[in-house]
Amino acid sequence: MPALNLNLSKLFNIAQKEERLCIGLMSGTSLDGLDIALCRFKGHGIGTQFRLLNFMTIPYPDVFKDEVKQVFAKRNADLEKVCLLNDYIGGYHADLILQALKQWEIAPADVDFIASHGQTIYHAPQHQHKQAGHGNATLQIGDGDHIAVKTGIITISDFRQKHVAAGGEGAPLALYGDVILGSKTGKDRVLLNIGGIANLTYLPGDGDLAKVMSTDIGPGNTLIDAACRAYFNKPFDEDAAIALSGEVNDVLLEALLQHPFFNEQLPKTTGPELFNLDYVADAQQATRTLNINKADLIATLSAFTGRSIAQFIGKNYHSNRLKIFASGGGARNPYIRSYLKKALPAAIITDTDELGINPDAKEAILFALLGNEALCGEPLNIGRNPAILMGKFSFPL
Ligand SMILES: Nc1ncnc2c1ncn2[C@@H]1O[C@H](COP(=O)(O)OP(=O)(O)OP(=O)(O)O)[C@@H](O)[C@H]1O
Ligand SMILES: CC(=O)N[C@H]1[C@@H]2OC[C@@H](O2)[C@@H](O)[C@@H]1O[C@H](C)C(=O)O
Repeated sequence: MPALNLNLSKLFNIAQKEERLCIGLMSGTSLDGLDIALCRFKGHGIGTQFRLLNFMTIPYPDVFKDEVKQVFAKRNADLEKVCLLNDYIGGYHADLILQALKQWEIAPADVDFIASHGQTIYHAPQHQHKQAGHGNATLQIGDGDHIAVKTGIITISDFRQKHVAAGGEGAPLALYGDVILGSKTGKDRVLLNIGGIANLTYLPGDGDLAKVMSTDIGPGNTLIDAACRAYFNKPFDEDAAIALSGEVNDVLLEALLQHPFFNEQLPKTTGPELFNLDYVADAQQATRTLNINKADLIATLSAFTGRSIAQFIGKNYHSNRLKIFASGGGARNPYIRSYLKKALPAAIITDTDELGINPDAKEAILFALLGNEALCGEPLNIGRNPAILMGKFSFPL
């Protein structure tokens, strides 16, 4: 009998199963916590049947956030810290998964696989770093082997590298899931995620996968959060209380909208490496608005998010009664929400709830789905994106 790594036969059996129980993990650019989605999948590709069985976000303690922030989106980071955090985050995420499973009364042995995004610590598309001889690059840490060994569950991780290797920017990956979970023949749809960064997927009503477009748009909550931390000692502007108490400074708003990123070719990606408080300070300096009051600054940054999203959708998708399905924490920000409603009066704006996708869980579900595809899917040709299956396999033993 030929020798066989038992992990491979286990993997083969999972891929052959009628249904798979799995966990999708997302730790986003907002660094608010770990999103854990327990999902069941039947089949793969366009015919995938999916159920979200349970979901929780476990907030990160400040001490963890402070550690990650030492290296997050920093050009001059301490390499030793990066090395330590790669292992630490893997082990820490494993602990949080075990905690969630205990609460849900699910035995780890019953989970077929974990699909982990990890923590992006640097995102460097070529159009942003502009270094000759270097292409697109992105780095997520929180190693999958640590998750697999600690939980005893096969783990699929590091999804973005394949996208870069195959010619993409490593993001957005949402479209691969949006096409499977969100397409509906006869209706043009936009799936808009407002996380730290805002991105969207356009799904044409004629179901033509060649016309699907997915791209980052610009800042979501990242600048609002950073300014709330810096000036109000708050992690975010809950229910837009601060923005609603301030007034938009139009001169500053126009200056913020001038970055060449907004005119880059689609699809494109970005992150807090570009949209950060230095970017805001430069725009304030140039417009002599450094002294505006801080509530006006938060209102202006909230309007910046609303305006850049509305401009993008208005320019690219004219279809009357376009339906926009929002998700991500920014979808709960009433200032951004009403800004979009006013700026896009012909569009219908609702939440991904209507598609049966919990808006807070959407990205964690996406990675679970990408894991399911990695196990038993086939590469799909979607828009200008590489037709690939993504993710690396880690085994407990
Ligand atoms: N009630 C609320 N009012 C205003 N803002 C909110 C509210 N709830 C959440 N948010 C915003 O949503 C953010 C978290 O969003 P989310 O979890 O979607 O981000 P993420 O997944 O880290 O981002 P990304 O998708 O860019 O990686 C918070 O930091 C906050 O700015
Ligand atoms: C490099 C990276 O982590 N990018 C994230 C980030 O958060 C939102 C936006 O920027 C998006 O491009 C991406 O995440 C989602 C899940 C995606 O790939 O679709």
